[in-house]
Amino acid sequence: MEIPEGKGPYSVGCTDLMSGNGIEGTFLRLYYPSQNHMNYEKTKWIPNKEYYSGLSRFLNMYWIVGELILADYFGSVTSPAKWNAEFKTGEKYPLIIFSHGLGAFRTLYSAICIEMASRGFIVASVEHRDQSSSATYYYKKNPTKGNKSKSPALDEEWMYYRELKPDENEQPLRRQQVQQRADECIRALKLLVKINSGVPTENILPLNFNWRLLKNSIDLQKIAAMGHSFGAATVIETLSKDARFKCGVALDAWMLPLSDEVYPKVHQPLLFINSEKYQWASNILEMKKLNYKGRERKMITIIGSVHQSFPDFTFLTGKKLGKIFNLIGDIDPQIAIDIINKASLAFLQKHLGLSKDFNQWDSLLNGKGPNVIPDTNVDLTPGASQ
Ligand SMILES: CCN(CC)CCN(C[C@]12C[C@](c3ccc(C(F)(F)F)cc3)(C1)C2)C(=O)Cn1c(SCc2ccc(F)cc2)nc(=O)c2c1C=CC2
Repeated sequence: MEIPEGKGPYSVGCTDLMSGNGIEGTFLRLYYPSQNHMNYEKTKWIPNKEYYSGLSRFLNMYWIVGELILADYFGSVTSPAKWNAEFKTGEKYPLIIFSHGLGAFRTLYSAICIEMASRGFIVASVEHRDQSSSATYYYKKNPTKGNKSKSPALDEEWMYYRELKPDENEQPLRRQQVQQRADECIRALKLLVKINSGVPTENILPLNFNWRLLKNSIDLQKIAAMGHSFGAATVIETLSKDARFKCGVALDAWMLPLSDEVYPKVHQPLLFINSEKYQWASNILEMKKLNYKGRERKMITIIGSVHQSFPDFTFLTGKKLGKIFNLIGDIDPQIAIDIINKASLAFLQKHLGLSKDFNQWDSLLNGKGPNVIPDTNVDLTPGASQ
C-alpha cells in the first residue's frame, strides 16, 4: 500500500519552506513541476518524530504507545515526489494554496497535491500554527549571549494540538482558529508572490533548493484555494478575505468554524466535494447559505467514500485496519481520489481559465459518472430523522 503517483505529464518535485521566525512566519510544503532527472530521493512523508507524538495525542492514543506504533507503521512511508528536485522553468503555472484538516499537518494530503503538480500546478500546502495541527514547529531566535560573531542559535519549538477543555464551547475556538488559518494562507500567497518577483527569500530550513528558478513562474491571475474539512472552511474564509483567490475547492467541508457574516462575502466560484458518510443536514444547510444569485456553486457527493478518503492515510493501511478506523469506505481509495482530483481539475480549468484538457471531466461537476451523484444525499427537510 503506498501513496499513488501523479497521473499528469509533469514530473513532480517537493521541498519545504519556513520563512520568518515564530508562529507569525509561514511554513509550507511545496509540490511543483520538476525537471525529469532520475537521481533524486523520494520525499519523506512524515519528516519529524514529533509529528507521531502529536498524532497519537490527537487520536487519543496513549502518547508513547501511539507514537511508537505510528512511527513503526508509517516511519518508512515516502511520497512519490522528488525531494528538492530542480524546478521546471519555462512556463507560468497556476497556483493552489492547500489547507489541511483538524489534527493533520502540511504533508498528509500528498496524493492530491502531487496529482495537481503533475498536471502543471504549483501547490503550497501550508502548515497551520493555530494549534489545530497535531504538531508543528517554528524557530525562536534566541539572542546570542554577547558575542555578535556567531549567528543566533536557532532552536526548534514544537507546538501540539490544543484539545478542547471538557466543558469548553467548541465554536469560539474554531472561529478564532479559522481566522488565523485564513491569514496564514494569505501570508503564504504573499510569500510566493515575493518569490515570483525574484526577491531573494531566506529559508530557515537548511535545504538546498534553488528558489530563484521560481522567478516569473507563477501565473498571478490563476490562484485557487483548496482544503479538507477544517481546511475547507479555511478556503471559504480565505476567499472572503482576498479576491486574488479566483475560486475554491472545499473537500468535505466542516462548516462549524464559519459565522454567518462570511457567506455574503464569498463571490468567487466554489466547488464542494462531499463524502457520502460525512454529511449531516445542518452542515449541508450551512453550505447552502453560500448560494447567492449569480454565484457559481457546485456540489457533488462521492458514493461509498468517507471523511478519510481525502488524506493520504486512506492508501496506507490494509482493508481491515482501514475499515476499523474508518479510513477506507466501500469505494476503492484510488477510485475515490481519481474522482476528487478530476472534478477539482475540471472546476479549476473552468474558473482559472486554463487551456488544458481538464474539461473532459466536466460531467463529474454535474454529478454524472460512476460513484458520484449531484449535490447531496442527505434529506434536508426539517426534522427529518437523520
Ligand atoms: C479522536 C479525535 N477526535 C478529535 C476531534 C476526532 C478525530 N477525527 C476522526 C479521525 C482522524 C482519524 C484518524 C486518522 C489517522 C489514523 C491513523 F491510524 F491512520 F493514523 C487513524 C484515525 C481519527 C479519523 C477527526 O478529527 C476528523 N476530522 C478531521 S480528520 C483530518 C486528519 C487528521 C489527522 C490525520 F492523520 C489525517 C487527517 N479533520 C477535520 O478538519 C475535522 C474532523 C472532524 C471535524 C473537523
